Amino acid sequence: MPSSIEVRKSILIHLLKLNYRIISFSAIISLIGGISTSALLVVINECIRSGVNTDYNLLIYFVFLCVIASVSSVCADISVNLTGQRIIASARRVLAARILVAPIDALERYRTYRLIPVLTHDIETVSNSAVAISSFAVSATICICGLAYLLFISPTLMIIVVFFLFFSAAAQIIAQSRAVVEFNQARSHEDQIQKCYRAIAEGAKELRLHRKRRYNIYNLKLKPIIQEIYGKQIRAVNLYVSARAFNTITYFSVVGIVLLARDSSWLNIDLATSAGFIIILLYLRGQFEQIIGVLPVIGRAIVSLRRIDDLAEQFSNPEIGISHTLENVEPGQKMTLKKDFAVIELQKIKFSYSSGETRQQFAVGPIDLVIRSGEIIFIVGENGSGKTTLIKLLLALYAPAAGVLLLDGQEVTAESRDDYRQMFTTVFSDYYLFDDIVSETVCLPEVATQYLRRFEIDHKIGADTRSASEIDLSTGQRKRLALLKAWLEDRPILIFDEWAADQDPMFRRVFYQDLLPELKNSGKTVIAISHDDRYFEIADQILCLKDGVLTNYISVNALGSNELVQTSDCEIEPNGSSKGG
Ligand SMILES: Nc1ncnc2c1ncn2[C@@H]1O[C@H](COP(=O)(O)OP(=O)(O)OP(=O)(O)O)[C@@H](O)[C@H]1O
Repeated sequence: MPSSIEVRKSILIHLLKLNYRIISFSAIISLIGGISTSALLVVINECIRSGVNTDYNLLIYFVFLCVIASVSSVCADISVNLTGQRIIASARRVLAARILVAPIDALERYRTYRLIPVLTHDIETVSNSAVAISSFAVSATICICGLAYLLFISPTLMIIVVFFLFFSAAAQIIAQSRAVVEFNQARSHEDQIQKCYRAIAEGAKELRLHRKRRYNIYNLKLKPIIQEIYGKQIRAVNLYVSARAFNTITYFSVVGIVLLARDSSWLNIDLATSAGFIIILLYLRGQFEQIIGVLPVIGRAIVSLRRIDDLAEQFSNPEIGISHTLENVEPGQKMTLKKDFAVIELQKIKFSYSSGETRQQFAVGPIDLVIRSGEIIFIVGENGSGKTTLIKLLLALYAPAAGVLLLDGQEVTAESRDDYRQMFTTVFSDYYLFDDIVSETVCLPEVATQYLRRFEIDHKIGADTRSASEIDLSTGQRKRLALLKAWLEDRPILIFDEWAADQDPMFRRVFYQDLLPELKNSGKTVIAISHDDRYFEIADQILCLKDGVLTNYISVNALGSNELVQTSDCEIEPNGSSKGG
């Protein structure tokens, strides 16, 4: 079986291929359901045509077909729903896997507010269509078989039916294609509404304090989008309703014409034939109604499938050498971590963002940098000077456009990138506190208790606390928990992005003067983006970035001797204080 991550074609085709057995079974069962129901119609019609005497053969057929039709329609419902749900489950797995192994810059480009509606709303819409497709399949089979039987009993009358059916089908196809356009436009607005919902949920505090913004977001953003979605959905459904009304008129016109045709001498149709024809035609109307009723559900599902397909396509190129990590690592199995290193070098590294915007893209480099094991390194610079981008390059989260990254003299290639990253533990400024951080921490009672006390969060977390979202921690306390986790992970390099920014002065001092030197003494390498220049004397290197270029580079000896290694644009005072950032 091919890996769910490797496939690059349309996700739907991929999923259909993965589930072809159950799909074939469902199709056959639906076919049997449709054919047996149609056969039942034939038997009923033949009973009517055969006269008043009871035909026991036909009665046996009738009972047999009743059983087959009922059983197969139940089986069709169950198996089509099962198929649909299996496909949805596969889609969920494939999408999650693709996101987990996609390059970070692809994820950043896609934007979270667009990602979530696809994973929730679109998957749900497709999932809801699964049951509808079952009745669609059975009804479509009955209609095809029923029309074939009508052709058999009266080819002449069938010509009239086909003539009208042509117009009905054309009206339905036009309605369907135009409704899909409306659904598609409504769905595009869903992304915008998601953005607004995020703003009103995450910016709740700010909105309480800003009456005008609150008014604007509600009246100028949310309400127009909601109105737009409402209008598009109504227009789409009205198209179906109009087509349905047209079809009802057309259908009864056919019935009327068949009734009239009965009297026509040149058509030469007997009473039993025309009566049977009309009974079946009326029965088929119910089936056509069923099909028409399902079309809006299918229309919405088509739009959602396109979105799912687009997302899968965006993330169809996984990072090299990382796809297998989702499948090969057994639960609980520890990855092999490189416990130490001597030196990491960045040689003439260059990188630039490549989002679709026309504005000039930010570029970094060329950067030359040497990081030795056991050093404390501070990165300083103005906002937007490229500090976080440099960290992401160092972590090999971004692939450089030029230059090389060397670990102990060996190039970090696409294949070895994931192993290389396992040497780092990070607390970014937009870090995410995973729920299992708490459960993993309380599983290590002796060590954890000691650190929880030291980080002054022991009163918040007990042995019974299972997840980070269960506890009400302040912003600073949450960061301490993230630091604690980074500490306990025991990886050789720790990276902190403005970690101390929201700590109280006491704990900030503890962080710089106690914790970082302690990490260094235990052999760890610490890289910190920091603006706390009063603590820079503990650093072995201070890197200063300006517009994506390293402009200043102070080594520990240089600090000791008050000497800058490279020329300064960054205004780091000889005693170590920086005016950058
Ligand atoms: N995903 C991205 N796509 C395009 N441009 C980006 C992206 N991320 C950052 N940038 C741009 O790159 C520049 C450097 O950003 P970066 O986050 O590296 O700066 P920084 O020095 O860490 O800033 P700060 O001190 O404010 O955190 C900024 O101009 C920013 O707009």
